Amino acid sequence: MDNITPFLIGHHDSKRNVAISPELILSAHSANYDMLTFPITTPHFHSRVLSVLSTAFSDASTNLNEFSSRNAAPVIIDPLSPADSQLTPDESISSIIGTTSSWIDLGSPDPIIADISRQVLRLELAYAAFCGVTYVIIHGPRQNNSCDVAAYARAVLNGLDQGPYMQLYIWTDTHFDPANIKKQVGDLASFARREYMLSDDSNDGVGAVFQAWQAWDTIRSVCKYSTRLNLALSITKSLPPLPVLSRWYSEPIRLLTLDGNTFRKNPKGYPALSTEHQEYILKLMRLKIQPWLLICDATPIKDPSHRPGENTESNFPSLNQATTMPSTEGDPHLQYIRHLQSKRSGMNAMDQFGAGYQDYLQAPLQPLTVNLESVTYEVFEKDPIKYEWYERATARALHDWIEQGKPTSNPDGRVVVAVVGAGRGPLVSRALKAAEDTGIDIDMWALEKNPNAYVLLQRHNENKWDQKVSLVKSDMRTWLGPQTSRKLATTRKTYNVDPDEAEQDGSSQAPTIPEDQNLSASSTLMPQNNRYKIDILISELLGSFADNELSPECLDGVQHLLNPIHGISIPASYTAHFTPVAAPKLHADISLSMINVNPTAAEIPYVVMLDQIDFLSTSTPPEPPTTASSPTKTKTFATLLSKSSRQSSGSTASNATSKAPAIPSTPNIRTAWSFHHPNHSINSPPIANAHNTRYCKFSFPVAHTGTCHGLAGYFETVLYPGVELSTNPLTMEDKSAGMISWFPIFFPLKTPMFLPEGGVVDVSMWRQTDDRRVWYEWLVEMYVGSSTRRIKVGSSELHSSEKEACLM
Ligand SMILES: C[S@@+](CC[C@H](N)C(=O)[O-])C[C@H]1O[C@@H](n2cnc3c(N)ncnc32)[C@H](O)[C@@H]1O
Repeated sequence: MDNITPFLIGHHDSKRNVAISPELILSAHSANYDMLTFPITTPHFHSRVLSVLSTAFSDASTNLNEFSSRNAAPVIIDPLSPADSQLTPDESISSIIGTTSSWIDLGSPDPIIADISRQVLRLELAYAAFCGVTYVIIHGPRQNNSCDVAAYARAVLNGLDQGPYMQLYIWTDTHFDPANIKKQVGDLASFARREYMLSDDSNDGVGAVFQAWQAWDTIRSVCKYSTRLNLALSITKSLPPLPVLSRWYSEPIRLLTLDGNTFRKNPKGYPALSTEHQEYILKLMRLKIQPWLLICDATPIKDPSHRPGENTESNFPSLNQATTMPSTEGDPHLQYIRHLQSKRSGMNAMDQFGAGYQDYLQAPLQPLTVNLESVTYEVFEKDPIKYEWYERATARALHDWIEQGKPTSNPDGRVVVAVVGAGRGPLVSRALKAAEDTGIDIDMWALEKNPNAYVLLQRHNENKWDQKVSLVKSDMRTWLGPQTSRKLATTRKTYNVDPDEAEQDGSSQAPTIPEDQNLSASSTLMPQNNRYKIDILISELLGSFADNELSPECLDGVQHLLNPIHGISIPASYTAHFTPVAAPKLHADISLSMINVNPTAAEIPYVVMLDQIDFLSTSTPPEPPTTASSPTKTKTFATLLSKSSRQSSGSTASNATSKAPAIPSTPNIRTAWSFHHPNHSINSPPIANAHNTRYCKFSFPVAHTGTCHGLAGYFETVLYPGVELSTNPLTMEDKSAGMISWFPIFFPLKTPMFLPEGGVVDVSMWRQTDDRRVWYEWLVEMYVGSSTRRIKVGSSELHSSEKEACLM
């Protein structure tokens, strides 16, 4: 197994009522916990607040009507006294996560309750910050329709100001489930006056599974995606449907909490988790920022102030308690989680290659205008698939060339192969290998414009390639083509056919080429000024969105050197693909930090190894027949689900269960446009570039409510018929599983767009050029209603990367 970070596990006891001390911390550590939670205030403070509230409600002099305007604050909670908190700024502080009071209700519809709750939160956060507590948990908004989530969010925004270094965790369940509601004594929510409550406070089934996420979405939007506001996600006993789990995956989960009752008992009576729980937790524990785990209200930590023999509840449990207590030393819940840690599987090639790069935004390479460093080439060259597939494509092209009896451009009968943009030469080595394996003589050329890489090409030619390669240092668009100093034969020795063999066959020409084509081929291909054409032109100029590194423009500029009748380009074609995604982390990175360095940061496409994203438009494939035994698409999708590309399912709240639905749905990824080479409809080299503009518009149905932060882009390429590469999550496994060279591309939205359930997102996309530069433009619009009557409910502005256009 590879080296993966150990889990950091904390202990939470919602009724912790022992003094905080270095001994308590030691006791937690010796129980093998890394940290523990501690309430910021005491029951004394709780009683004090309750009595202020009761006085306010009973005191006729309090003008409660003032509250109906929701502006006044006549009920004041006095600052904390020593009896109100056990915290003190000492060495214990760094080992605890502070918890604010669970009995406040920041989103209460009753203005007095909401106001008192805000004051409590402010006092608690301010004191915790003063003591040096870095991490604080705030209980999430109540999951009922009366809850004023906007007011809750506003209070949290205020809370962020209480401690500039403090990280706040909003503690929320994955979904609303009445079974998870815990009644508590002295809960301020229970004192809310009836006139402020909605008559129907209940949740309906379907929308409710996204209600907790929707509340979180409001909170972080109000708090402007603050990086100090994160999630403590409670993994409940019943798991929500896959779309909900997939949505949470995209969010900044820093704490995963597991209640004692989330665990089942295994046959030996020890706590264990269902397979679905294990899988989801292990998936979250592989996030780039590994969340901490909190085991809540399971096994208490030994109270260091109790001496053995003393008559305490833990020393003398009731009979009932005794039956549920572990028979061995140690906390069995913790032992189970430590055991789960050892079940983590190793990383696959892509995980290893991308480790640390998840969701890290990078400017796309511009190899045309910028000369790449050797390490960049070195990274490409680690790909276990790309070069293998190029070799396969070249071998097939060579084989077909000979089999179809095509005339070669070099009159000596060798097939002329040129790698344009050869870099440090890996495709040259592969082409030579393909020729050797197929037993076909080739005339090998390699061109590169990067003068530094060219040094290595010369060295390889000497040491590795036996001087078999003709090297050219040039931009491919200004190259005049292969040339020889030898006098070229005027009679063509074609088709790579050994003349002796041909004579024995009774033919000197392969029969498959029609006569007229042969004639024209012979005249067009006759060398001029000792220059001749290329038969197979190999290039790798593709970017994450296929054409974004200007492969079309470069190949158009060299196409005139290609054998005009039979010339083959590897790649033969490529397509760009995209889909709308939720990517809160990427939005936060762009809008909070990158924009400060580059004002156009929200209008640039980025290369990024997408990980914490959620596909917003998905559909469920029809259920496969149960008898099918061959690997079906569904199987591929299911495989994808377990990898970094996540899918969702169409199930509803009614089947919220610990069993994940069997058929995951797949993202709707649409093909934006394509390019083909050679392109016989253009003059080469072309004088203008208008033929390389593109436009497309697609509608994406949205099954579940969500927030769109941008578009995820991918590409597919046909190197040679039957040999394809793909980064498209729908086809990558089938076409080029294990390929690591390209991360996807991300087109951001300046302002996130809320997508209502059942709506349709229209995305328009352009590839633009002014004959000197190339850039992209994109626009996202949101519609609801039926196909006959669409109502527009939102639109992004037109985004354009023109200011950061790629120079041709
Ligand atoms: C993505 S790298 C691929 C390098 C190498 N073929 C490989 O697969 O590892 C593209 C290479 O093409 C070169 N290149 C890009 N545009 C070019 C042009 N117009 N003329 C010549 N070389 C070009 C770059 O310098 C770079 O070395």
